[in-house]
Amino acid sequence: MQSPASLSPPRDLSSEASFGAPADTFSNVASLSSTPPTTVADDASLASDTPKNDGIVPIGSMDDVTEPAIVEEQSEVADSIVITTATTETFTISAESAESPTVTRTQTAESAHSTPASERTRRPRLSAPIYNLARLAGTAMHGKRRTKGDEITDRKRRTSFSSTLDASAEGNDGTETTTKTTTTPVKDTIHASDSKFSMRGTKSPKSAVSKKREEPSAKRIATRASGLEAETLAHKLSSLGKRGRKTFEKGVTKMTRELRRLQDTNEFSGIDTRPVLYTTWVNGKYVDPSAPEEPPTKKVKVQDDSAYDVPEMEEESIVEEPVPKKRCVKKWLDRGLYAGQEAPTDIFKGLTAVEKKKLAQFPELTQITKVNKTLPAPMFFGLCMLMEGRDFKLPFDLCNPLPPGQPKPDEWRKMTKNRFVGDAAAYWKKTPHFKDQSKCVCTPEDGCGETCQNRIMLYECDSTNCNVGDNLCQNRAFARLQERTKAGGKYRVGVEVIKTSDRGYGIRANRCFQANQIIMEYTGEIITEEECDRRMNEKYKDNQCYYLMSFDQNMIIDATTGSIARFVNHSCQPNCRMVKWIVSGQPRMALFAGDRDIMTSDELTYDYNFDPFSAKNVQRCLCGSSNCRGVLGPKPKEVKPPKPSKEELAKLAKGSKRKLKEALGELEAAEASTTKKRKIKTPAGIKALATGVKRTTSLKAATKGAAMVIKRSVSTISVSTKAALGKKDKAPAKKISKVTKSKSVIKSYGKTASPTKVAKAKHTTPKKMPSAKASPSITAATTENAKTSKGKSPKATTPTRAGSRRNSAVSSPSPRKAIDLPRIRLVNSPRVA
Ligand SMILES: C[S@@+](CC[C@H](N)C(=O)[O-])C[C@H]1O[C@@H](n2cnc3c(N)ncnc32)[C@H](O)[C@@H]1O
Repeated sequence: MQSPASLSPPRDLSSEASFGAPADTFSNVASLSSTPPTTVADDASLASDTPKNDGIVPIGSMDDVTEPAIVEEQSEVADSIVITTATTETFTISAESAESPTVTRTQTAESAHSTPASERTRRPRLSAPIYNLARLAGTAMHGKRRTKGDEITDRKRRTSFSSTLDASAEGNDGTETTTKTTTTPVKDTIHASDSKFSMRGTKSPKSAVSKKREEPSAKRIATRASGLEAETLAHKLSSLGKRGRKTFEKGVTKMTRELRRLQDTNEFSGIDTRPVLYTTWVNGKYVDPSAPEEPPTKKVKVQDDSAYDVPEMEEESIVEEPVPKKRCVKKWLDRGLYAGQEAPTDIFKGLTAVEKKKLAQFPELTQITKVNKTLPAPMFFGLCMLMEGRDFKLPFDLCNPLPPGQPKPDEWRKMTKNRFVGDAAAYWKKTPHFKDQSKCVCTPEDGCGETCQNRIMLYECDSTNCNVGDNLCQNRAFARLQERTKAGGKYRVGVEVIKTSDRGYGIRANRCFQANQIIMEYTGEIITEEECDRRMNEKYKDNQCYYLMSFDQNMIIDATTGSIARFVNHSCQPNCRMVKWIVSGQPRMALFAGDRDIMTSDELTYDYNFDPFSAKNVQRCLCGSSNCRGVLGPKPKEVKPPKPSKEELAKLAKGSKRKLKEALGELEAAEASTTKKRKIKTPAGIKALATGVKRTTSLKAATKGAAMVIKRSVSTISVSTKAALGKKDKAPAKKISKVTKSKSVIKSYGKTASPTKVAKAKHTTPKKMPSAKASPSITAATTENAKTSKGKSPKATTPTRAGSRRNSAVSSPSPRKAIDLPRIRLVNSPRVA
């Protein structure tokens, strides 16, 4: 009897059967199957008459097997035939085993040892795998074993409990077996256990065998020869359930040797030896290989590789060396390509009839007669483009700034807006013409052109005094300048500092400017005369150059901290003019282009009108123009303009008091020009000097008591020669001279402690009505010892702020040299008060 303890739990048994079997278990099984032998040993094995199941250990009693366990094991059977086999083996208990009640495969082997040695070593029985593997391998039809007397029925029978047990009972000669034959088929057992598993569809081995028996024995044909598609192992596996597959795979691991044999076959490996059909798809379309070839298109010809074979080879052979990148230097043109070209007298010349007809429709184009100096646009070829109405691009850059690295002036603090310092603001507000406002009466057609009263009186139009509006008004130069330079950039600014060879620093244009166009504003600190005096004596006493310009209302612009305009040099044939305007009630000074257009790279100059009230203060001019006066002196006398008629005066009186006053001032200046006698008086002090303007003529006499005359003065004061400051013994210290001159008031600053002279001059130049084109007259008091042009004294070098001095080879009767004395330049324009 088998002790219950000998029965391991079904699962354990099952597990043990599955994993504890020797590795050759399946080999043996396979040999029992119809797998063709591949070795001699197998042949011998196959030749043995002893059926494989002879070696099966006698089955033990199944009485003790609890029904649930059986059912469970049968459930496994339903899932996997391999499990069935294991279960069968599990419950195969030999007689010896009964005596030594241990139910393991090991003991089964021991039992085998107890059998006669002649007996073949019993191997564990496996039923279902044999069958399945044979079929799965596609070799079930080979049937070699059958030809050698192997009984298929036996093998098939082993797939059930009954058959297995029966076979064990029958075949077990040497062992006593307590066998309880389980006659109930697996299928029935499962049904009895009310298991969810269904054996429906599973072929009963018995029925299969009987079916085979019923079938007429057909001639066996090799699988390959028959042309039937061998079922692959994978195919078989795929037909199993999930659990079955798992279990089967476990079993497969035990069947390594047999599987190795099977792996030799293509069927097992899943290699499909059928020819593979390849299809060709081009651009998403199926290409029928049987279809006739289409004639080659041009594209195909282009893609012919042969044409590019050589270049490709060459490319490969070329070793690319890193080429050092050349720095792209931007090339600037100095002048416009078409600048300066004269417009043709006959603009229709050379045009076709059609073009002439078309051009006639554009009268504005036919009136091109001016020389194109400013805009370098193509004039004549551009005509066609203009007629066509096409836009065109200029073929070069208009801006030509200097390369970086230019010498820059030091000790210059830039300031782009005027700033009232000290009492200057309050002083300015007290002046009568601060409240004086002009109002233009222009029409939109006029656009505040030449006839605009504001323009004539040097008032800039704005929203408060313009009758036209911002869009059409052309008298807003300062506003336009601000718009232009606000964004910055060299072109918008348009000017830059240069270092001249003989005149210190200067200013050049790096772009073109149209005639009368505003270029830049002269800005600085607006100071009173007292402040100017204090600075000269204290702050600038060691300076080589002063940048002081008489401005308005006896005030002075100190451009020591100021705009770049302070570097503009003098020329006797200037291309610019410095003009003072009233903008929003404030006086402002700006440099405007002259009557000629200014080209890129031109140096900007204006006439200082530097009037050396004393021949001793003359400084040599180095402007180099053809009409150079030789010295930084005043302009030559101008022709006296006719007196304004009463009607004109009345008309001006309607405009504003200021206009009238200025007109009268002009008149008085014209009258005063007749008196050319220069008087030099000693001023009371430097304040009197800075004031610089003394009413010398009765305005009543000139204008029948209408108004006083104010000489609007614009003065630049440049005091140089630091050395002069140290030679007090030679130079009269702080000499102030007042010279009465026919042209303007001249002030002279010396370095002596007490001023001695104040040069005073009357305006001799009959002042025309102020206009944007009017440049201020310039008078100057220069160094006392400056040599006149007639003198034979050697060149005197005046040191500049930058350390270089210009030759001052101006002959002078004075023994003093220009280097010893400061220079004072006053740029004066008539001023009405
Ligand atoms: C207001 S500064 C102009 C800037 C000055 N060149 C500088 O380097 O600062 C005026 C001085 O420039 C020099 N200068 C200007 N124009 C000149 C000219 N045409 N000939 C000789 N010297 C001139 C004179 O020394 C003059 O006193």
